[in-house]
Amino acid sequence: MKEEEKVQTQIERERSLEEDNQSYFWIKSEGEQKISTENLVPGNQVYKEKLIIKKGIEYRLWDPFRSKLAASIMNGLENFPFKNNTKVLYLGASTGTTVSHISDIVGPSGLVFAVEHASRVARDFLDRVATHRSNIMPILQDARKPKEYFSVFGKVDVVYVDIAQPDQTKIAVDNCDMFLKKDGLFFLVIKTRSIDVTKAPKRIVEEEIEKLRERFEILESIDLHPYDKDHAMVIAKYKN
Ligand SMILES: C[S@@+](CC[C@H](N)C(=O)[O-])C[C@H]1O[C@@H](n2cnc3c(N)ncnc32)[C@H](O)[C@@H]1O
Repeated sequence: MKEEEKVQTQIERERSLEEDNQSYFWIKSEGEQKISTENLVPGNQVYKEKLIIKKGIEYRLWDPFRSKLAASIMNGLENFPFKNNTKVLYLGASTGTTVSHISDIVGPSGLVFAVEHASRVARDFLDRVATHRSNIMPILQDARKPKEYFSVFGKVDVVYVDIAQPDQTKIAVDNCDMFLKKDGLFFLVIKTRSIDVTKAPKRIVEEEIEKLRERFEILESIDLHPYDKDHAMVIAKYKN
């Protein structure tokens, strides 16, 4: 393809992405509709996910059994604020499965500040994910100490929290207070067994939601079954 044609194709693709506000893609694979993101680093796999090339573009299948954000989409998530250019603060990056797909979506002009405190996990995340993707800013820190994330600048559009700690709702709110812009969206993964094994999971989710009501407008609460047992995703809008 000539250089001029390549540029034209790129412009047309960007325009159609903008019009559709499309940030993840449905792809038929093995007879089923699955979700995928366009690979920001073609040829690079993060967790042995399947790569599919369609019309010269490479997509990475996004496994809902490995990512709770993908599980939320499969279970009907309505609010999806991640798109080209979005700035995200992500707590609990782990080895980067979900972060890598968000990195695909926000693209080269977006940014993911990814916080992880376990150094062994963080090393793996750096080697396999962050070093290949310039839109990820890894932060090896405890999410309880947001004042010590020296590389985060300005406010972010989305705060995503998946740290599976009993006090994670408080940690999450403290992070939102420091970094989330007004009307920004907040994604909270609730692992009910990490909070209290003796209570019914539904009740725990309700209690965690109650803690948010004063400062957030609750938009959705999604049960992640069958992809994750006893997990819910709560999506809320920051009112402050
Ligand atoms: C359930 S895993 C996250 C999975 C990841 N979000 C994904 O979808 O690929 C939880 C992660 O949170 C990290 N974590 C737990 N407490 C933390 C804290 N206080 N600060 C930063 N990270 C923490 C753990 O080390 C672990 O890697």
